[in-house]
Amino acid sequence: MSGPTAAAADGTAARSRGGARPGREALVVCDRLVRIFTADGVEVQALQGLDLVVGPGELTALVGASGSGKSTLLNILAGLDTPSAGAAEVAGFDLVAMDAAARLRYRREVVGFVWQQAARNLLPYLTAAQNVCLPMQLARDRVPRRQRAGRVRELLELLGVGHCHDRRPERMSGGEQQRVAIAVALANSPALLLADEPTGELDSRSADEILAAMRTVNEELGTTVLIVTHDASVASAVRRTVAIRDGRTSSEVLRRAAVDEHGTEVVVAQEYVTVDRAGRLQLPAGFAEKLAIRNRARVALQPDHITVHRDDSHAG
Ligand SMILES: Nc1ncnc2c1ncn2[C@@H]1O[C@H](COP(=O)(O)OP(=O)(O)OP(=O)(O)O)[C@@H](O)[C@H]1O
Repeated sequence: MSGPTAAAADGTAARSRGGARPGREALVVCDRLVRIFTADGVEVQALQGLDLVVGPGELTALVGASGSGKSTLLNILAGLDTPSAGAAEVAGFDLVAMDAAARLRYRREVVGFVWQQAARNLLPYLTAAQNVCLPMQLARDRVPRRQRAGRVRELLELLGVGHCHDRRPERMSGGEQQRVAIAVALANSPALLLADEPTGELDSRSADEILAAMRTVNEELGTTVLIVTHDASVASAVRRTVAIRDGRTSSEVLRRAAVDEHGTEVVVAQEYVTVDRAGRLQLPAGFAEKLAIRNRARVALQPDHITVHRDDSHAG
């Protein structure tokens, strides 16, 4: 396939993979994604059958230990790398099968990327405005020429860096550089914004500003945002946090606002585990450790839930 299919455009491809919730088609569908690297004759399975579905308009954090496969996943979703096996689809683009022309279009128009190193996101000899305009020039017909200057201004204002319009990166703080980088990533109105540790090099105040900027983008432009982070404050401030363990999605936390018995607004967090097509699930590491569950667990089906107990078959 060289671009979005008709089936994917009306959501049937995503639906047939069992991903999207009714009335809300998936934007990102990863199905049993595998990525194997070979270095010096040694194979590393960075992704080992990863499943992930993200709906349009979601703001999601991806967390996990170092080496768990987060950057590998992001590089595949960015169209910079291809999986060894499995399926990955974003906005109807088949990331496994797309040809070079579709890949270029995908990277220019469908996905935006913000890296951890501020310096990697911006060209040092261009001003903020020129940096933001560059992707529009490269995509040619995406934003008409006469609308570009206005769009540059709007994006810089939206991200709170309108004052950096004529400045080169060397005259901006790290936080300002990252907010300009988000504007660059948004230049061609991508459906999906990916950020790999965007707050990794920043102090906590600048990190909060970046998170606020991501939220603004998500709420005001409706862009779907996926952030890889080690920063617990970022992970706990978004509605959905997905944990990756050993190259698979293992568990996730969903947060929603609720009103408690005193009428106070509170955030309720609920933990979920991923269940793959074969019915496999990983217990959250903390749960299994706390109850010393290893190798085998005793399960029982209840009318509306399943219980999981430590294996006590040796006792007595
Ligand atoms: N190009 C590569 N060649 C060989 N091995 C690789 C390559 N890229 C990643 N890996 C390996 O794949 C595994 C997953 O790496 P990845 O960078 O995706 O992890 P991560 O979760 O992003 O880690 P971190 O949080 O440290 O950035 C690691 O074992 C890593 O060493």
